[in-house]
Amino acid sequence: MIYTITVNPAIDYVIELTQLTLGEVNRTENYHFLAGGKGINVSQILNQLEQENTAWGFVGGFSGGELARQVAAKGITSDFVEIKDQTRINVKLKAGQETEINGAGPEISATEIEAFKTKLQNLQEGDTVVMSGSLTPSLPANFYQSLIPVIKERGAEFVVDTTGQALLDTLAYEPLVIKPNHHELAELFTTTFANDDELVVAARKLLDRGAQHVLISMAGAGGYLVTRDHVYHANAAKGTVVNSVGAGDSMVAGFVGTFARTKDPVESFKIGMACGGATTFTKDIANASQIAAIIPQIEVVEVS
Ligand SMILES: Nc1ncnc2c1ncn2[C@@H]1O[C@H](COP(=O)(O)OP(=O)(O)OP(=O)(O)O)[C@@H](O)[C@H]1O
Ligand SMILES: O=P(O)(O)OC[C@@]1(O)O[C@H](CO)[C@@H](O)[C@@H]1O
Repeated sequence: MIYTITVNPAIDYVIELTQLTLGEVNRTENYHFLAGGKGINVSQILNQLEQENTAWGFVGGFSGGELARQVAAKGITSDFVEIKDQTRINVKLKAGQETEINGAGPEISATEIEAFKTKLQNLQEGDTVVMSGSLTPSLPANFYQSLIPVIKERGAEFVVDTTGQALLDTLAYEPLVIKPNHHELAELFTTTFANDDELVVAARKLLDRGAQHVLISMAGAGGYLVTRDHVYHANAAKGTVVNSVGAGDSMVAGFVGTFARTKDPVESFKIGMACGGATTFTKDIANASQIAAIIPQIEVVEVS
């Protein structure tokens, strides 16, 4: 079983208009309220890949109710902790370019946090836990890290989709996969990369520090999978980009979901790239047929 953890899920309020004029009354041409948050997006892709999973997290208020309703309507199993405060609403403004305004997130009480932590006792050997997205202001900065020992004790694998020092702090616990984009990878080493060889050298350092697999995403420029023995490159799919929300989550989900089934990192990389591309070319998180249509486009080549 794969569990996704979204401590700070959101309703993504996607607004489309041709042009935004600051300081004026603007009117939307199209809008959607979508269940969002990085782990929720991971669950959506896992569901499309027919990979059994359960979404964990905190939901509250009318927005949390709508989020839980949408998650259930999509056939995703969830086991949320209900909180008193309100799930945030993140504004995704598509007016030529995309602008995002993400809420800080709700208050979560100590009792609610404890109720959440007891869920980890359900973990079994062979499970995988994917933790994604921002923390709410009431959670300590090391919240994800504090869950890892419990996850490992129960024989489960984990993935934390985060960046910077928080990512580095997880490496000693041997995450199944990490997926920095190339900018995040450069920031980890406070450098800029002159070429792809330097990217790979940096990825190897993360393997040396404990990561089991390193994916480097480079948006439309393709990606790398770096394992202890080999380096693979994949092209990005070709299509019209209509959405940048959730591409990274889709790639993580594609990798984790496929790896759970096959234990094959190369196949998992390929499906991850396809899921990322499929979400980029659609208004919401991609569905199974959109993913299937992209898979034949992805070619993985062993570089070394
Ligand atoms: N322009 C694009 N064309 C094709 N595929 C894309 C494009 N942008 C993103 N993707 C797909 O999505 C994956 C993740 O994208 P990206 O490298 O932007 O990650 P990210 O920065 O984590 O994403 P996010 O915008 O969700 O934070 C890429 O590896 C690729 O598979
Ligand atoms: O504020 P966070 O938790 O960093 O990111 C939240 C978020 O932007 O991430 C998803 C896309 O990756 C969206 O569904 C959601 O609104």
